Amino acid sequence: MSGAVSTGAPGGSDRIRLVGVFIWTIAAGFFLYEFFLRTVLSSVETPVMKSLGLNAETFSILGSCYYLTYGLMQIPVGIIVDRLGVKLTMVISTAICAGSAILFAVSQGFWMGLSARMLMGFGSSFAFITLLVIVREWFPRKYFGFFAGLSQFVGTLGPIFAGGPLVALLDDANMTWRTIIAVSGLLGFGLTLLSLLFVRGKKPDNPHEIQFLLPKTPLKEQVLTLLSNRQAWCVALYSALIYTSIATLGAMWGENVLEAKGLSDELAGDAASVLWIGYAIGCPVSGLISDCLKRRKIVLIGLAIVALLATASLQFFQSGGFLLFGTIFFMIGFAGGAQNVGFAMIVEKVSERLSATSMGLNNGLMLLFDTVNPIVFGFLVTLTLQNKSSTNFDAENFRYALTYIPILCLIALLVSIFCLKETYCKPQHGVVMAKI
Ligand SMILES: N[C@@H](Cc1c[nH]cn1)C(=O)NCC(=O)O
Repeated sequence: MSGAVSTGAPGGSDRIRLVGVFIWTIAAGFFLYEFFLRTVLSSVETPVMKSLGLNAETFSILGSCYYLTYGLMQIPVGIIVDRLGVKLTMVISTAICAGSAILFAVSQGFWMGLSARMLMGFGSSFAFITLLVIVREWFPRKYFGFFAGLSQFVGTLGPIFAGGPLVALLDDANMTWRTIIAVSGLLGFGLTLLSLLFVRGKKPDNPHEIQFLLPKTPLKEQVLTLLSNRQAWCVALYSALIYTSIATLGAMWGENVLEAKGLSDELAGDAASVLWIGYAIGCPVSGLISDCLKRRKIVLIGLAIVALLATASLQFFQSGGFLLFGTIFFMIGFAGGAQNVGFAMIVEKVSERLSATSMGLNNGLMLLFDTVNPIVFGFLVTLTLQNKSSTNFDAENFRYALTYIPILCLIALLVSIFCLKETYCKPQHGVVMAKI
């Protein structure tokens, strides 16, 4: 055999094919659907509470139990996708989402609603990782960062549909929440059918390119290999740290911070949503820049610096207008897009067969930080409150909390400079490609 070891990123597709785009669209539809199911409860809060006889506490439990199964499943999801492949995983998980939506639509009380929401979180936990696996299989690997970012952009549309448009539909078409959720269940079964008919894994493009894989090793050993991979943990830590400002300011505290700095309710809400625009743009753009430069580390360092400066400037400017804070929030959102490059880098740090599991690790650690950091932020706010149950905050109340976020960005910067090793956008383990 006259073989040459390939220097390019192996696997994936050599070009963008229509069939690949079609399969990606189905997976992106599942991700969007999952995000819709996750956030829909907030749009139907009052009627759901009435129908199921809930109070504020039990309603909150219904909202957050979704995240419990979703979060706990992140590493198992990766293992399952790596073992079963995307098709079977998507067929089963979309059916679980659809079935749980129907179950929720016919729920008669708290316990039935709780079971349905937990099942929904379980089924939904597969969407993001299967989408990234499809990006890896069906698009050229050299553009993984860009297509992964584009996929994340699609996900952000889910909560948009679940918000204003859904409320308008409820009002205009006089539909009950049960009908809306039941219809979304039927749509979910549509995704199951599409997955069954069209989704499939991709065979290598070049029949003359053979892969020398490592010998089969037991699952436990593979997972231990991942968990003992320091570089994978460093990437996951970086992603979780850099995303903290999105989870705290974008999802929870942003409006309060801006109102405390003198913006009106409306302007504070608008400036806070600019953060999500920055994030939606930051994910694909940071991925594209990194793919084109064939460098991950420098992009991660650059975006950590942007995040550090932007979050620190919130502490610096005690007052200002929409333009100032809108720009700062845009920069924070954009820099948060660095976590997308984290997904691209972590798969390059592990062997091919652990790619989904490693992305699960990255997502799982981020979800853990998403849960803990807003609570720490809130605790730091209450430290400065005279009346601990007050919801009227002034700039002074955010003194410690707004120092906490730049500190995490600084740690992310240090991790990216001192701990992460450049991959040059190529796999560092496990697969050797040879052209024959
Ligand atoms: N790109 C990730 C970002 C994230 C946020 N929290 C955990 N990961 C993403 O969009 N994941 C989808 C998800 O919610 O799991």
